[in-house]
Amino acid sequence: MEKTIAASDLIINADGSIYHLNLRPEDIADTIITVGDQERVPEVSKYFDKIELKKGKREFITHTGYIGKKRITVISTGIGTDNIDIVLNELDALANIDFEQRQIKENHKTLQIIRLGTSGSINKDVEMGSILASSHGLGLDSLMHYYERNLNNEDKVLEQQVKSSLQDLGLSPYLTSASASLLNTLAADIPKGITVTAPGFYAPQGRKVRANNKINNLIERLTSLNVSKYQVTNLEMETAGIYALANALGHEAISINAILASRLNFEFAANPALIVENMLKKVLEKLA
Ligand SMILES: O=P(O)(O)O[C@H]1O[C@H](CO)[C@@H](O)[C@H]1O
Ligand SMILES: O=c1cc[nH]c(=O)[nH]1
Repeated sequence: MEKTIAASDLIINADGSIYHLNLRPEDIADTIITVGDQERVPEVSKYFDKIELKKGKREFITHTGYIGKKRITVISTGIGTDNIDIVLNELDALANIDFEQRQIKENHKTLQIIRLGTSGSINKDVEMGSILASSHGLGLDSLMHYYERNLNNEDKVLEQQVKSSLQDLGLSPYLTSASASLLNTLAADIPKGITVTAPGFYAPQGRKVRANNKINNLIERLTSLNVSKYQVTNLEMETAGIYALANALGHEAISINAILASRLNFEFAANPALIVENMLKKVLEKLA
């Protein structure tokens, strides 16, 4: 018999919804788009032919609907991998736990998780205004220090390479690859690179405003990382957590990034909404 999950561990609200996301199991589709910004949720669902559900709590706004016959959920995660911990675990619970029995269901459901995010380039070949798919997520945050990892052989080797290269900075990075099938179906014609997920926007991404940075050459250290045949291309704040937790929970994940900044040229886009809109249209056309 499956173990019953304690009321303190799996928190179900009085209406049968999960604690933070405020969603019931039937509210989510198997294909899930995540965005950081709550305001990007309607920017995605405006392309749905029909919206069947709008719910939310805190920064987690959800719309579920259809493009043609395909049922899709779009949900905002807010900023950072601490929120990704909540969103991925709660989405997985909605898909794979029987809320009545508080037990893991016999048949595992694999979700397709597609992040449509924004990011800054740290690679001369990745221009501001372009779109990039994350071949891997390289996390500089500590989320995956708390979970067991189950990596394929290539990811193990790559993770070890970056771990040894960044050890002197006191960092213990984790690395996970994207879903190969989602890369094929959604990103065959999109340039790819390793996305670095930082635990902050300013010093953790090598920005300097007023506080003094401890690591003055962070961007150079990241771009000069030797990760076999792959190149480190961009910085943001969620991808590595999504890839690593999706992998730990048996889901497929891909992250596609609208590049809003060129950190090497010290530039930020004057028209971020347009760049994001291009990305949304391109990916949603493929999903439909
Ligand atoms: O545009 P979103 O999806 O929020 O992504 C990026 O933008 C935020 C920082 O401005 C971080 O969440 C970062 O990952
Ligand atoms: O430079 C950037 C741009 C968007 N989001 C980030 O986290 N960093």
